This record gives sequence, C-alpha cells and structure tokens, in this order.
Amino acid sequence: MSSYETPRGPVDSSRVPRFAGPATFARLPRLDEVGTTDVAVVGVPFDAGVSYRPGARFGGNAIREASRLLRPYNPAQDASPFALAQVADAGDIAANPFNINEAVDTIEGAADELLGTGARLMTLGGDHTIALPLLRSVAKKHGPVALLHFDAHLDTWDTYFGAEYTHGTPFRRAVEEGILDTEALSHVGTRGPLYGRQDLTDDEKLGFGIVTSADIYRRGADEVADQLRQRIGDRPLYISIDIDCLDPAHAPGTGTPEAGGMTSRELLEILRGLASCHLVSADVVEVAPAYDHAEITSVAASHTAYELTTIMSRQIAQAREKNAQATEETDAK
Ligand SMILES: N=C(N)NCCCC(=O)O
Ligand SMILES: [Zn+2]
Ligand SMILES: [Zn+2]
Repeated sequence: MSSYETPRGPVDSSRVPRFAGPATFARLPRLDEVGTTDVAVVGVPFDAGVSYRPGARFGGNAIREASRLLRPYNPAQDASPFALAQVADAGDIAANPFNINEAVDTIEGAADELLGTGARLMTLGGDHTIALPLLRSVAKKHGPVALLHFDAHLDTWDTYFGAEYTHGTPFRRAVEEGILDTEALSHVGTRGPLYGRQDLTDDEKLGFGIVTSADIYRRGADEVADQLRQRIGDRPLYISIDIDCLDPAHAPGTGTPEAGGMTSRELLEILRGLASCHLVSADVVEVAPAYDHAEITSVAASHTAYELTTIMSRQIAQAREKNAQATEETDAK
C-alpha cells in the first residue's frame, strides 16, 4: 500500500471566479496549507543584479496574477500536473535588495531548505542573478547538473563594474564553481550584439553549445528539442528560462530586450519535446511587469512555468509508480 495522499489541487474556477481572492501560482494551495509538496513554486523578488531596466522584483507576482487563467489539464502533455503530484506555492524568498552577496546567500539557504524536503523547485524570478544560488543548491543535492539556458544573452560574462554576481554573469560563476556538468550545457535562443567576438570564444571554452534564435527559425522546434535531448541524455537537468529568450513582441516586459527572438509557441514546443529529460528544478526569470502590456509577458511566463511543472509532475508520478511496483514485487517474494 502506498501512503501517498491525493494532491490538493487548484481552486475550482467554475465555482470561485478566477479573478477572486489572492493569487497563488495557478490558484494552487500555499505550502503551509498542504505541509509538504512535490513541486514548490517559489518567488524570488530580487532585481538588484540588473544592468539596464529594473523591475523584475515584481515578476513573480505578475506571473502568479497571469496564472489565474491556467486550467488543470495540459493537453499538449496529456497530463493533469496538479493531480499527478502535489504542487504548491511556497511564497517568496525575502532577499536583501541592498546587498547582492547577502541576497545570493539567502536564496541559496532558502533553496536548500525547500530541496531538503524532497521538493523540486519551480522558481519565479527575479533577475537572472538568482540562477547561481539556485544551481548551487541543486548541485548539492544532485552533483553537477546539465543546464539548458533559454535566453537572448549568454550570461557568461565575467564582471559588471567589478561585480561578480549580476544578471549577466551567473553561468560563468557556476562553471567556475564546478556545479554544472560541462558535457551538457546549452544556450537556446541566443541573439543580439555582443561586446566582442571574445564573448563567444570565452563561452565556448566554458563548455557551452549555442542554439541561436535563427537556428530555431530555420530548423524548427522539434529538431532542436531532439538535438538537445540527445546531448542531455539521462543527466539531472536544470532549465533556466530568461523570458527575454522570446521576441519582444512576445515578451515586451523585460529588462534587456533584443529583437529577433523565438515565439512563445516555439519555446513551449521545445519544452514539450524535452518532457522525457530528468528535470530536477527550473526557473523563469526577468519578467519586468512595468514594461509589459496587457500581461503579454506574464501570460507567456505563466504558460512556460506550467509546461515545466507538468514535466516535473509527470516524472514524479512515474517514479512513484515504479517504486510502488518494486515494493509490490518485493512483498510478493
Ligand atoms: N538579461 C540578462 N540576464 N542579462 C543581460 C545582460 C546584458 C548586458 O547588460 O550586457
Ligand atoms: Zn537575457
Ligand atoms: Zn539572462
């Protein structure tokens, strides 16, 4: 017999209007209402690491608001993510807006606590600085992880104004710290002007492969997803999604927009093509609602987090079933 309890799902939008009440991600219960969870959706309202427009500190709550419209069945993955596993909103990590180094430590500590309960993280940013402490925490649990980084930018620059921890530098730090599996690192959606050709040489030396936004346009989402999946294999995978990977037409509400990006349809399709990868945690960052219009960006981000959550819930349910079968077989002996 399994001790697994039926997950508590979202508020039923056919009974309580979806625009009523305080916003949690997808109208799911708060973590304190369910005790423990398989997937913790957590906000990180921190944007002191940005190099241009600020405002991503409001991203998590904008995504929660936009996510009121999500429905419980995901036809693209033929799954009801909130029934297959417990998904709950763990609230926000309160990080010091005046001290980046302290904030990075706080985020790592809070992620350690959540991961320590056995949950996977679906983090809503915040600027891209926050990916570093999240990766540190994930690597403590799984060892060096494969990384898929969806972004217009490389985010492997060295320092900005002498600062090591910024939204343009998390993945260089992560490689330096040995927390990434350098056999399986890819940027997806890369485009736009750089400081120099050296940016690309440095990035390649760190171990990254690049799928540009033009590659996606030319080759299509399915082929790109196949190639990425082959590179990742069964390694533990972290997916970090900077919403500026999307074209500004699909995500105007972000701090460092670049023309010529992928569509939200392409992003969602690539993610669905990665459903069999061992996704241990993920983030969606850089949503800056003050620059948004009609919630275009936060709607795209909420659907992105929904696909990622669906991938995690399906895997959790599959693993649980496998365990239950194994226990039954042992019991039968
Ligand atoms: N949006 C992120 N994460 N990084 C952009 C850094 C680009 C720059 O200021 O050169
Ligand atoms: Zn970016
Ligand atoms: Zn970024």
